[in-house]
Amino acid sequence: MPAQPQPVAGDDLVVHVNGLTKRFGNTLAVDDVSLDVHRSELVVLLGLSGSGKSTLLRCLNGLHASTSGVVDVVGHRVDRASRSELRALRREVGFVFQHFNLVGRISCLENVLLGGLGRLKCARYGALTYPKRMRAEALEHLDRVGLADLAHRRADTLSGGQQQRVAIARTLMQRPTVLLADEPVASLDPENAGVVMDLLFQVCVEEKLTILCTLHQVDLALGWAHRIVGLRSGQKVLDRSTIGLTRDEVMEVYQRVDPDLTTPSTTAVRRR
Ligand SMILES: Nc1ncnc2c1ncn2[C@@H]1O[C@H](COP(=O)(O)OP(=O)(O)OP(=O)(O)O)[C@@H](O)[C@H]1O
Repeated sequence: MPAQPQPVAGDDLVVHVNGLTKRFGNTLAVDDVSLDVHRSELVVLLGLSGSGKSTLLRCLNGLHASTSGVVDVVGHRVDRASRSELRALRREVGFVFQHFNLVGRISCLENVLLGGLGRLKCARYGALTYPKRMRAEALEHLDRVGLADLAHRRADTLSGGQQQRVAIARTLMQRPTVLLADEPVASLDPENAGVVMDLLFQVCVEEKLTILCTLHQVDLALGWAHRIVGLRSGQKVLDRSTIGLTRDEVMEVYQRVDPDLTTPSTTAVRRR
């Protein structure tokens, strides 16, 4: 049996990273980064392409093995976890991808049910083969993301924004403690990007989920994140609450104050 997760220092500390370094051959992707993230906190990682955002996220759920440093997520020491410990960790850590990763030929409901597979002993084929209580739970999650009426539609007939909302419902079905989102709005138009960020913010606050999300849109980060972490060449160069943080201060992560550098959002509205 995998070891039971132990609380990390402080009850609501969910992610603790200390001196994390990740190299790919000669490339230093993440350079001595330390970061603590608490329960119900939405942290956005910003930085130029290649600054190490995705690599940092992937080190948090063991998709990339770290080169050195401590990575503690929900009490699991990811940096030295065995395969069975990584499996246990991944049940608690949901991942939302840029391209949604839904199974296109099956219904939205069945896609959401896939998020609960970790709780079952064997694979299921078809929504009706899942226990009734799980189908009810999956429908609740679809309702939560505003798509209950599309539960029985094939996933590949939905728009990009709708598919990302189904992907979020699937992750909620997993009942995670931490949600990692790698550019979840990069394939969406500004309006849908705002809808998805709003949803992530809601589940963060209402479900007390800890969310780390990479973005390229400074305005969305300022609008929805509790905190912004900026990376440059793998190093952490900014770590600030968004309260009182200005756009120009964030743009320093990119080493220039140039509004054309990032994709502007017409719908970003500061929520707090
Ligand atoms: N699997 C890999 N093998 C080799 N090098 C890699 C690998 N993954 C990432 N890198 C390198 O690590 C560095 C950081 O990449 P990463 O994808 O983390 O950046 P990023 O900030 O997420 O970029 P983007 O915003 O374009 O997604 C880059 O130089 C990249 O080429």
